[in-house]
Amino acid sequence: MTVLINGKLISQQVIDETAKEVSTFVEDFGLAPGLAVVLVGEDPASQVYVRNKVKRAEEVGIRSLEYKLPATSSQEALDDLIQTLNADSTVHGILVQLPLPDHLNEEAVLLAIDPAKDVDGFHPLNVGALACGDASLVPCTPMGCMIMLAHVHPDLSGKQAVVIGRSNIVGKPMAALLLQANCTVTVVHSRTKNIESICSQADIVVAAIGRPEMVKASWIKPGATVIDVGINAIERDGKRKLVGDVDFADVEPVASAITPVPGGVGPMTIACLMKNTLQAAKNQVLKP
Ligand SMILES: Nc1nc2c(c(=O)[nH]1)N[C@@H](CN(C=O)c1ccc(C(=O)N[C@@H](CCC(=O)O)C(=O)O)cc1)CN2
Ligand SMILES: [Mg+2]
Repeated sequence: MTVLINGKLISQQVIDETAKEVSTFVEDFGLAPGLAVVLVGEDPASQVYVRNKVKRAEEVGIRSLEYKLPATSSQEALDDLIQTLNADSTVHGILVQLPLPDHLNEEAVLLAIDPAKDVDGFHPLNVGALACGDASLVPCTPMGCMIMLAHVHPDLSGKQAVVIGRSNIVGKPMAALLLQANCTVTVVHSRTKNIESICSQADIVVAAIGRPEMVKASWIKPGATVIDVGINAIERDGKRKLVGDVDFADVEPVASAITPVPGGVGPMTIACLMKNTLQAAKNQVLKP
């Protein structure tokens, strides 16, 4: 029987634990952690994610502030907002929803956020800390994947892990976290030769390529654990449907454990953002 790693359930556990810790934080320090969520433009998916982030923040007792900027905003306007939020001691976490409109420089925006408030863990200082095995703020999606993995593998030491995809948001930090957990890690990507044969040797496969249903059963060693980070909207039988980067129907019978899409990694991302906001608030209150 294949274990279905339920992201809805596990994310709710993370939310409940975080809510308890937030209430202790409020008792101890007399203020709630504050999270600023910045959305530029009107991308429909980003609007949904931002709404869910604000909703989850309210649920755990984090004070959230939503900033909506027009799609035509200048780099300077966004930078000004970030500087204001950096200087506001009641704001402990800042996140800028990605992707940004094409005319804005994403790298410069992420660099402008105070690393102590960088609850996405995307600032080069936090990326470097993660590479050194010393991170306090870890990118939310890979953190969520690690929590899900812990449910089926309390000890990952010595496992062969393959990460498919090398993005800064998922692939690279995921590889760093697996390495920190003593896995033997291989990162494969669009230029890798023999992806299928490399993946088929792995105990753990994390798919973060952004290509619908690319990973097939023939890529998976029988009994492997499969984490699907992809969220792709496709049309099938005249209906819009969300699918992952893994062909679930094909792979599920071969794997020992697998995450579904939707209801897998996605909800974990937002739950981990709440964990990071609390962590950032603790860091700032204890080491102002
Ligand atoms: N600043 C950031 N931007 C982006 C991040 C991020 O972590 N920080 N990640 C993604 C978007 N994202 C959160 O921002 C996100 C994506 C998907 C989900 C989710 O719960 N998905 C559901 C399905 C949703 C649907 O029905 O459309 C699921 O998988 O079950 C949460 C968060 C890019 N940008
Ligand atoms: Mg890639």
